[in-house]
Amino acid sequence: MDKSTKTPSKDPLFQVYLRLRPPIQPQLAKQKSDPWLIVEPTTTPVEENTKSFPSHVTLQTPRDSNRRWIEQFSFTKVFEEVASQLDVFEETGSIDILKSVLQTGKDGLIATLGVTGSGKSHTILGSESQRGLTQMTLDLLFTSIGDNIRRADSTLLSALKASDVSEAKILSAATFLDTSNSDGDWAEISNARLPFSRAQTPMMDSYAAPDHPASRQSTFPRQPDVSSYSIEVDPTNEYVVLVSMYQVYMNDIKDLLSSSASSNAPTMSTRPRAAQQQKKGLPFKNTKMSPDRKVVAGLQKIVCGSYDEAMRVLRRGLKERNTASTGSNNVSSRSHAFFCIEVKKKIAMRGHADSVTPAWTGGTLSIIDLAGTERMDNAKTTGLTLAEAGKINVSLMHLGRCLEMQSEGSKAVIPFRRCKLTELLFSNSFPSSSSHAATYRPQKAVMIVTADPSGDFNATRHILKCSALARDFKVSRIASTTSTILRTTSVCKGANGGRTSPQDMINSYLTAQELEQATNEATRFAEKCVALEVRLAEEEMKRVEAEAAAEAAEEQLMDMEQQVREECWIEMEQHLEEEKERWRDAWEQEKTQNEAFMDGKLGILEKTTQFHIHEDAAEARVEELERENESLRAKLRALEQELQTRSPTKRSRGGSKSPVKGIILQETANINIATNPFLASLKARDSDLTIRAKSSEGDMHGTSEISPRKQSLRRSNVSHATVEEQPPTTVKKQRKLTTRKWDLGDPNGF
Ligand SMILES: Nc1ncnc2c1ncn2[C@@H]1O[C@H](COP(=O)(O)OP(=O)(O)OP(=O)(O)O)[C@@H](O)[C@H]1O
Repeated sequence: MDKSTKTPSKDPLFQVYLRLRPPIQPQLAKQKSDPWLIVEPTTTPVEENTKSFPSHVTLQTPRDSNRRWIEQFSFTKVFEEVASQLDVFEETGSIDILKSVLQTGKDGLIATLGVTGSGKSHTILGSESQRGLTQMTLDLLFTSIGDNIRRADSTLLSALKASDVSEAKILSAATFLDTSNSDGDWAEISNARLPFSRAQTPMMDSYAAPDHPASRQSTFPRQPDVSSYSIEVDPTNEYVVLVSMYQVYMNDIKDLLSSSASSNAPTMSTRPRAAQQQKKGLPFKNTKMSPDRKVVAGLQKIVCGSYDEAMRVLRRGLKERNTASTGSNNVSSRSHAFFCIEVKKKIAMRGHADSVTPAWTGGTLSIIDLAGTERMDNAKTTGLTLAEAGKINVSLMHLGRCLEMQSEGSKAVIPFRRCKLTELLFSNSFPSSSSHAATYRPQKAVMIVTADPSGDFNATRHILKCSALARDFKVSRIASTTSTILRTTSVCKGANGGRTSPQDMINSYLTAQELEQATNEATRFAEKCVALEVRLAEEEMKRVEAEAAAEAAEEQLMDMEQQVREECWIEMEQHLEEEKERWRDAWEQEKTQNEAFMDGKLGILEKTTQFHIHEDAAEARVEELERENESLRAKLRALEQELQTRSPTKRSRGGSKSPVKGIILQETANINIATNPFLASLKARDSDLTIRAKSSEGDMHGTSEISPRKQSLRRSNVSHATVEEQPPTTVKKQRKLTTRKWDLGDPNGF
């Protein structure tokens, strides 16, 4: 019974290697008589003095009684427990990848994937005595470049900055290490339990030695030795090595070097992890100078001139990485860490006006230590660590799905845009469709899957199932129980001396028949059971996948919702703007109409007012009245003169008694006619007098020239005239005024 067979893809995006972890306590492992992960011996003949590595492993259910379910997984190569760090370095094609980076500028990627505690960090970063892939790669790189390495100076830094496609901040290693050491608390740093200083596998054996610039003596492990390897470089060219590091933590990209460089920041051990979570992630995108390839923009890159400098930078960055103690691993990685080694060489670039400018270009080798999958119940985590584990598991599930699909064939669309991790790992694996990308070559990628054969069966099976290049699934036939029983019975009989009665034989025959039936039944049930178990496992996997798909769909839905909301918002704003515009136009129109209407009204009013002004001609009237006054004054003067000539002794008394004279004196005291109401009334009275005079004249000459207004005035002034002619009270008042006038007045005028 064969099921779920997966054939290997001809050209997978990732070459997948399996590395098995040796048991931490071998004596305990020996007691385990029931291995469930078996490495199939290699069938291809190997040449003498060459190492052979198998490519298949078989996984069978761990319980003896049910050992019927067998799965076979194929990988590019399988490294058994005894494989060394150097074996992994040599046989995973790491040297070839570095060669492509160095010679052709093609990007490379080496990553580890596995259950927590299965040896990912050990493979990438090594142990106290053994170097990992990162150290061996850096050593080989610097050895190969040799004297062609260009040391950092200000000219180089500005040239590198100008030609960097990822908008990076570039520093020399000396500046970076000096700055990050400037907090001066060496004792604290060196004595701190560093994030990479795992209980059993610290990366280097001399953490206590401070990496102060003054102490330049190398204290890093030198084994395994890679000096026998070398990559050919262009001897006429100069090379620059830039190291950058970042982690994907809670689905965000965080620079591991910028915080330590910006330095007086507390070390990882003292900084609250929740606070770090707040830091904004860096973008992974195409930039202006990199239209064909996505890059993490804004990283801090350090120019390293030697292996030791690069190691110091690496150590600084590792301090910033998020780790935590879980139920599965004392110092478990809580983030996916990316170590990027960029090699640049100088090339002549034809710029504007045919000027040739030197620029630095090259490729990047990314070495990635992924966080491990873990079962929540095994991990015994809570709070933030539990949330981290959730994010890790989701991102690894997406990665598993992508790897699974790459082995399903070229037609499958790999859903790598579902999370940051898969985007980072897969984005640059495909040929670019951009028109600028004529020279762009997709990266070379290697995935090293680590597994602990004495660890968790289900978790390991899941990882193998996702990552294997091919899978074969079958249920094996079980041995006949009847034959076993009969064999046992005959053995017992042999022990009784070999004598058998006919009844015994019949009984034996019946028993055998019954037993055979029972056994057949049992076998049938057992097979059914196995089939059900297999189905259950398949369903379980489907459930996990469905959950992942549901989660991805939910995220997609949220994105879509967000997009729809934004579109609606933009549309609404447009409508609002249009409506505002419409209202503004209507308002303007109405305003113009109103103004025109008001102008018209004002025009009419103005015309009317002008008519009245013209009709009444107030000023002209005043002038006319003044003239009349003048003539009256003249008459008065004449009368006074006449009085003076008539009786000089009575002049003073008689003069003051004259009501006319009193009025004239009063008028003289209040010279300002316009502002003085009394004078105004006097004028009115004068005018009345004038009117009367005129009327008397009019009586003589007719009244046809007097306007209706003047006529009304005349009517109203009849009473005034009566008052003026009413002595004696009015006369008394006038007398007072007359006296004052005489004190102040001009004898020649009024
Ligand atoms: N090949 C190996 N040889 C010797 N020891 C190993 C090997 N692989 C792993 N180990 C040991 O197993 C322990 C766990 O390994 P490691 O920390 O590398 O696991 P991990 O997969 O990175 O875990 P996590 O995902 O939690 O970070 C280490 O202490 C290490 O010493």
